[in-house]
Amino acid sequence: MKNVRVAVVGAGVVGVSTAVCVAETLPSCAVTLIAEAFSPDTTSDGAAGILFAAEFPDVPIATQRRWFKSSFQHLLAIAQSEHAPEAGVTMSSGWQIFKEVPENQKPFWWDLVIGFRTMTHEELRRFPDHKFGQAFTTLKCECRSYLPWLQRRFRAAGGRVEQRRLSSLQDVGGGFHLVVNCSGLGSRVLAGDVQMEPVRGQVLQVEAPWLQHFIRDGDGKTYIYPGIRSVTIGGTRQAGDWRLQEDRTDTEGILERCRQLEPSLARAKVLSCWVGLRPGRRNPRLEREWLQLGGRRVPVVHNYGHGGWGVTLAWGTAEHAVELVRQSLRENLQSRL
Ligand SMILES: Cc1cc2nc3c(=O)[nH]c(=O)nc-3n(C[C@H](O)[C@H](O)[C@H](O)COP(=O)(O)OP(=O)(O)OC[C@H]3O[C@@H](n4cnc5c(N)ncnc54)[C@H](O)[C@@H]3O)c2cc1C
Ligand SMILES: O=C([O-])CC(=O)C(=O)O
Repeated sequence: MKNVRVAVVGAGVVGVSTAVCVAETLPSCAVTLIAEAFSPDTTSDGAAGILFAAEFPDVPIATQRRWFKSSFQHLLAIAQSEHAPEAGVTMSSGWQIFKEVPENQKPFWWDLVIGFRTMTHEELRRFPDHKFGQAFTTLKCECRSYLPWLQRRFRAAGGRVEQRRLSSLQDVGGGFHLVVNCSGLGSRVLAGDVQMEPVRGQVLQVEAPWLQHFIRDGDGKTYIYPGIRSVTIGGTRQAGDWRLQEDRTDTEGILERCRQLEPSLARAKVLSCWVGLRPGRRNPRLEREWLQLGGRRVPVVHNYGHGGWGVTLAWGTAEHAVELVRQSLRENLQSRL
C-alpha cells in the first residue's frame, strides 16, 4: 500500500530522474512532483546533454565514479533500445583536445565511457593549436525529448504532477511525510543556500548535418556537439552572471572559436541561441536534514548543485537520493505511520 506521501520539488533532469527512481523502487511511496517549470522550460532542456564531467573537489572519487557509472549504464541501455529515438539518447564519439598537455591525462571516468584512448599525432594534425587529445565514445541525452519521456514513465509508475511556484519548502503543504529537494539554482532561496550561484552558459544551435563527431576544447569554453536535429556549439561559463538574454559578443565569440576548431562551420546556418544558468556549487549537495511541516518534523533529502554536469550525474545522484529516502523511511517514519 502507498502510505508514505513524498513530494519531489523540481522538474529538471535531477528532479524527474529522482521522482522516477523513488516511484519505481519504493512501492510504499506515493510521489508528487512539484515545480514551477517543466520541460521544455527548465535549464536541463537547453543543456547539450553530453555525458562528461569535471571532478568536484570534496566528493570522494569513488562516489563520483558511482554517480557517473550508474548514469552512463542507465542511458546506454536506453540508447541501445527501441526507446532511443523517443527518449532522445544517442551514442556520441569524438575528441577532447588540449592546447597544453594536461597534468592529469585521464579523467576519473576514463574507463566508464567506451574506448577511451590518447589521440595519435596523425589525428591531432587537424587541430594545429592543440598538443594533446583524448578520443572516446560517450552518450548524448537531449532533455527536450528525454524529460517528457521520463515524465511519462513517472506517471506510469503512479506519480502525480503539480505545477506551482514555492516560496519555501514548507509551501509543499502539510500532507507530505518526506520532501526531496531537487530545485537546482532555486535552492538558493528554497534551502537558503548562499553557496548556490549561477554559472551562465550561452549556446547556439546550428544546421551542419555533415558533422558527426564532437569536439571539445579542454578549457570547457569551446565545444561542438552534433545532435539529433542540429549541432550545439558553445559556450560560456560566466560565474555570478544572472542574465538570461543573448549576449551578441558571446555569440560572435562562440562562432569564431568554433570555426577555428571546425572551419566547415562557416557554412552552417545559425538556427537559434539559448542561455541557461547552471546550478553552480562547490560540490553537489546530497544530504538529509529536517523540516518543520504542518506541526511535524519531516525529513528533507537534498539533491541539487550539479553545476555543468547535471545531465551526466542525474541518474546516479537520483539513486543516491533514493538511498537517503530509504534510510529515512527505516529510521524515522515506520514508527509514526
Ligand atoms: C549551456 C549549458 C550547457 C550544458 N550542457 C551540459 C551537458 O552537456 N552535460 C551535462 O551533464 N550538463 C550540462 N549542463 C548542465 C545542466 O544543464 C544542469 O546541471 C542541469 O540542468 C541541472 O538540473 P536540475 O534538475 O538540477 O536543475 P533545473 O533543470 O534548473 O531544474 C530546476 C527545477 O526546479 C524548479 N524550481 C526551482 N525553484 C523553484 C521554486 N521556488 N518553486 C517551484 N519550483 C522551483 C524549476 O522550476 C525546475 O523545474 C549545461 C548547462 C548549460 C547552461
Ligand atoms: O562543458 C561541456 O562540455 C558541456 C557542459 O556540460 C556545459 O556547458 O555545462
